[in-house]
Amino acid sequence: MAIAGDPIRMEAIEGKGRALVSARPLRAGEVVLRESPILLYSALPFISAKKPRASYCYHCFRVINSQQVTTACGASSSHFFCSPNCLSAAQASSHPPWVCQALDGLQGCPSFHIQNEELQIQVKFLIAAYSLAIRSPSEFQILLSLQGEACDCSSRQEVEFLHSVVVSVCPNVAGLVGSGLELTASLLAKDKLNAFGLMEPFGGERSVRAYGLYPKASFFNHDCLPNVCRFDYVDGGCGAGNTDILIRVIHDVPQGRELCVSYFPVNERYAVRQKRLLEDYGFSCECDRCKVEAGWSEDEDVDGEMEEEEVGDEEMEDDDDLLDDEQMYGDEKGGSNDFPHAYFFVRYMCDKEICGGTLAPLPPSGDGHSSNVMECNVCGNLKPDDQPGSSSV
Ligand SMILES: C[S@@+](CC[C@H](N)C(=O)[O-])C[C@H]1O[C@@H](n2cnc3c(N)ncnc32)[C@H](O)[C@@H]1O
Repeated sequence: MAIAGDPIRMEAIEGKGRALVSARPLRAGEVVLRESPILLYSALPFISAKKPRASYCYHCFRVINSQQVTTACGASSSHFFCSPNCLSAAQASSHPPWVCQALDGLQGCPSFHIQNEELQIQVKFLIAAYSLAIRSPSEFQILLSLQGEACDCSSRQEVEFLHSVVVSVCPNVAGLVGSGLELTASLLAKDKLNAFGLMEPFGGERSVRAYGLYPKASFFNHDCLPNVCRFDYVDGGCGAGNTDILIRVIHDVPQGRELCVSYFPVNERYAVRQKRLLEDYGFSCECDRCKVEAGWSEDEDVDGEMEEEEVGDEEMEDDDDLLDDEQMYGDEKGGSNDFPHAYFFVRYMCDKEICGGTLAPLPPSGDGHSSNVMECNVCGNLKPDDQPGSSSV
């Protein structure tokens, strides 16, 4: 039987801020949220040292194949669209003439390209955010209501640089009420804490095609053993909705339980997870898994120091940062003490090499029957569930 009623509600949880909680028992595979972004921007830098990936439509972010006829927004513009519909939708929303000119201006500005790729992408975010402020003040207010304050930005120097770049290529931003360094810093913090990466189809490496800000999905807190995970299907279907994010339940969840995603691949080591959560999200994780793994000596270097490697969704992980088989699945002596961690890895982690994705069952059928097919949220691999019917942790 299909289950009626809103599956999630928001609550405040001490030490975590706003959180999303199951409003009723949830079934494995259920989609608890499907949401369109209020803001979307390309994850491709203007100039990159890496081999260029595929070309994308500047509006819907679908791949443009080499035989496809494309439409540009101007004779000399470097922004291509997969159809006249996408071009006109973009010009009426995220890509008005001043945004096009600003991006083209940056494309041809050599002094800007010497800065790192991350800064180039942050400029794209800021232009998209200020464009939202001009086009839709109400949605801009929603963006401002998300977690993240100016003080959450790690480098004041970078904020000053990014602000000066944006103001120089977007003269109308300087005239916006309330705009200034503080607003730019606050926007960057909101992006850092809340943006979801829309993933490239998996081709041996995890990489992000575009970033999106999704207001409700932004309320999911982190847990190192998540009970929900995100899916996106950017190249799927036709028409609008391909940049929606879907949040699916990994295993059955009782009513009143906090619903958490993992902010990065679940097979990161304890020390790397803690470092990343503190540096990028400003908190120390005290989830059940971290409490267990805090006692593991393998997570420290020989000299007891935390590992240095910074990891990102778009980068391959260093092998040393990832858990090895024994750590994930347990050894003969102590593995069972770490339940349900080992169980989670066996059942819900994609076994494709390097993928690091999480598996969730396909949505239950219309008559409420759970699916016995698991889907990976990174590589899209489908595999039969080895233990259909036993879907709780
Ligand atoms: C995407 S937001 C999640 C929603 C946020 N709690 C809010 O009130 O809007 C990310 C922020 O939530 C908080 N957060 C997420 N997971 C947490 C956790 N497990 N423990 C403590 N704080 C957490 C951190 O402040 C983090 O920077």
